[in-house]
Amino acid sequence: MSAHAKICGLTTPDTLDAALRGGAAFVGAVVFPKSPRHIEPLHAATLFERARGRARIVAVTVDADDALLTEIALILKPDLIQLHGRETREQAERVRMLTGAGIIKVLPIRTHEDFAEANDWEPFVDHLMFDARPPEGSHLPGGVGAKFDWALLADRAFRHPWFVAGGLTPDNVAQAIRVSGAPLVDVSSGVESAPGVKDPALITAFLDTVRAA
Ligand SMILES: O=C(O)c1ccccc1N[C@@H]1O[C@H](COP(=O)(O)O)[C@@H](O)[C@H]1O
Repeated sequence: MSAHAKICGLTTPDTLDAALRGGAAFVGAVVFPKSPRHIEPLHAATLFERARGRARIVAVTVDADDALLTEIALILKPDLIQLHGRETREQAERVRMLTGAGIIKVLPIRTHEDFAEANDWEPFVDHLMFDARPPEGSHLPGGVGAKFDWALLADRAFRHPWFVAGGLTPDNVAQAIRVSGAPLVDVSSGVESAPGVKDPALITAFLDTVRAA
C-alpha cells in the first residue's frame, strides 16, 4: 500500500490547493512565531477552511501555553495538534482534553537511543512522528531540512500509523519510504524555493512520487 503525505507550513491558497489537488492526506499550519512559516490562527482558519473534509488539518505547535492552544482550538479547529517541542505525556493528555483534537507527537531522532520513549508515548497519541534532531544551535526544532538515518526505523513496529520527517524532498522521499517502511511522510522545507516560500510544482512532484512509491 502506498504511503500518505503531510505538506506542512502552508501559508497561501495556491500552495494549499496544490497540496489538496495532489492528494495530501494532511495539511499543516505552523503556529510558532519564530518560524518563517508562522501563520496566525485567524489567518489559518480562513485559509484552511477549503481543506476541511478533504485533508486532515494539523496545527503545528512548540511548547504552546494553554491560551494559544485554546485560541487554536476555537478559531482554527484543527483535526490534529502536532507537538514539536519538549511536551510531556501529561501535557499531551491535557492538550487533547483542552482542544478536543487528536495528537501527533514528534520525537527527535539521531541514534537508536532516541527511540527509548516511543512505546511509552503510544497510548497518548494518534500518530508518532520521527523527525531529525536539529543541528546544535538551531533556532527551530523542525523545518530545517535535517535528515536522520532512515534505516533506524526499519523493522520497528508501532501501534498507530507513524510519520517519517526531516529533510525529505521529491528526490529522496521514495528512498525514505523504502528504507524506513514509513506509512506516512511529512515535508516542509523540501518543497520550498526559499525558507517559508512553498513551491506548488515541488509540492505536486513530492505527492506524485509518494503516490508511486
Ligand atoms: O516548519 C517549521 O518551520 C517548523 C517550525 C517549528 C516546528 C516544526 C516545524 N516543522 C516541522 O518539521 C518537519 C520537518 O521539516 P523539514 O521537512 O525538514 O523542513 C516538517 O515537516 C514540520 O512538521
